[in-house]
Amino acid sequence: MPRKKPFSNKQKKKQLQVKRERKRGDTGSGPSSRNASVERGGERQSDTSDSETTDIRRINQQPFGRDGRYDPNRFRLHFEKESKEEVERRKKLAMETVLKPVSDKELEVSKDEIYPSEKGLVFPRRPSWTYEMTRESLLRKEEKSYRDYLEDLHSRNPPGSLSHFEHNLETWRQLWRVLEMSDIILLIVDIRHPVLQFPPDLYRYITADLHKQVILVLNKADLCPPPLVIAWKHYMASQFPHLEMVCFTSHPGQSYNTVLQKKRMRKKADWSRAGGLIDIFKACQEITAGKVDLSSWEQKIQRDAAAARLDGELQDEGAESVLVEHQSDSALEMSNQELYKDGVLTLGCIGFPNVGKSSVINSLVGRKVVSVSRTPGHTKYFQTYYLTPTVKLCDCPGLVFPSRVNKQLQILAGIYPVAQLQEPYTSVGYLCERTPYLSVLKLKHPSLQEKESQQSTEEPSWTAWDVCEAWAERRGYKTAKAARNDVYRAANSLLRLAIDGRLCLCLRPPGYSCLKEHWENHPDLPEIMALQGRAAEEEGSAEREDEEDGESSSEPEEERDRDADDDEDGDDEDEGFGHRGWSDDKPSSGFTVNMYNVLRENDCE
Ligand SMILES: Nc1nc2c(ncn2[C@@H]2O[C@H](COP(=O)(O)OP(=O)(O)OP(=O)(O)O)[C@@H](O)[C@H]2O)c(=O)[nH]1
Repeated sequence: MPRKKPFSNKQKKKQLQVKRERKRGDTGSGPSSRNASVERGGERQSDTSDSETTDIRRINQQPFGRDGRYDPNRFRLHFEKESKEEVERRKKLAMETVLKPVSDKELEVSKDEIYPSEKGLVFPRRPSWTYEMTRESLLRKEEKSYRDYLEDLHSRNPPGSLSHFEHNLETWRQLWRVLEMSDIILLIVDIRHPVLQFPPDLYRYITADLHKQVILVLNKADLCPPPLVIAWKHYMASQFPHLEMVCFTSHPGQSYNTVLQKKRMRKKADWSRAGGLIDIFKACQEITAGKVDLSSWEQKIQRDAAAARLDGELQDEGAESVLVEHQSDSALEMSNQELYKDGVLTLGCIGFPNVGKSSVINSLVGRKVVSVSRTPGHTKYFQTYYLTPTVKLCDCPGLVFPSRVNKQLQILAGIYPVAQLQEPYTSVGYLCERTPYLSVLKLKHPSLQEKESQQSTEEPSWTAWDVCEAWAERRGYKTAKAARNDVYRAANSLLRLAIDGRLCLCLRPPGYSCLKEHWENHPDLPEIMALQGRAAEEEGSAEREDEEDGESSSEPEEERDRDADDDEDGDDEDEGFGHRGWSDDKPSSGFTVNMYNVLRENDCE
């Protein structure tokens, strides 16, 4: 009898994913299957479009699995492959360049730096169509228009100056469809760097061309100091006057002292406790101005809040079922532009990958209806969900719009999957120069590792490589063969900490440093802190530290390995912040990281 092959969890997950896809009738070959974002990689390319034209086939190409079956990696984002020499050069630099903290001013970024108006950073539009057109002629027209768009964009921006952006027409089609079918657009951005994820051209298109309203959801508000939340809110309002704005968090009361924390604080995401739900409702109520009956939504919010107070969490059994409409061929859909059709308000959730669109949808529903992942590009197809009989939600796949943001920021903003980085050290250096990494990570310089007993009076200088090495030492990351410190894995782990907000990099609006005092004394602070659940966190922190002190320092290897960048399953709902076994070291007693400290906002306390 042939010996059974060992079957890893990872393989099992892949198998399940394949099954699920098959069940949905998706073999990755239909035009509605979401193609990979940005410049999709994969050596093998096979046609996945059901169109007969070669042109269309070429533009819809996507990588396939080795055996021609579904490949879960086909949705991965890809940067262009860099040469080995370039990678080696940067690695050497990371080993030699001494890290220097950047000035506060350098953390400030304006919309014009990311989307300079003269660079033609527009997004591809759907060309005009009529009901008389055949499917094929429509596809051909779209494809031609898309090619012209790319040509124009590249002619205005020299090679290497553009960020990596979505190159797949099929994904843009999904955005077009969502924009057409939605009455109000919820444009979701990460409050740590909203200007990165807010393309002015998109705003112009929705408000001026489609004549629809945008509600800007400043999401992940729990990760940002309240004065900065307020400053960003004011900056965005000053630049984009037709925006409704809402601060939001799906994880209120998030603890910041989580980097070295072993115990899981949050077993499961509690979608019923999100902050900002009522504000989204109010914004919609104002925009719809009585044209849609939103009373069922208001009642739902009240009911959910009451249930959460009673049960601590909404139970699935008791929750109303949500009607899900799976979308099919987005290329074919000719949308009806009538607002509030059949008395239903359709809210389209759009934004860059990883900004929390799916989390916002789950929070609005009050329980998990969409899976959430740290891996950007997790949402592949747009889907609609009935929140109530008169409110429909539409979750769009994340899209990377062309911009001039640098690669390091793109990585740290979670737009690019860390697992695919060829050289992560430069990004670690970039991060460390902008965060108080030493106090957060409690690192010991590699040159001092050997000299345990020796007291050095001189502060050693750090390179990005040193940081990775020290983190590998602290976490016990060893290479399989030589059991040396696994610096690459440590670098990936550090980048993940940044993306998750545990080693938090927040950018600031222009002029923030000069007006810091103003924002720190702003009358809206209590409101933002309440939304963040900040007071509750501070009260609870002492208790949690006690818990940690009592913990055993042992931790299963698999648990530590989750830190590796391999969440192909992607659904990290259970991997809430601070739950992973970060260290087999015991945290030093009373170790806390003040959130303002983390964000270099000491004075805000
Ligand atoms: N701290 C914090 N993390 C959040 C919040 N919302 C989402 N996240 C995390 O951000 C990551 C991405 O969340 P998703 O909801 O999957 O984001 P998405 O925009 O749907 O992502 P794509 O599927 O890539 O388009 C996950 O790890 C979430 O746990 C929030 O309010 N606060």
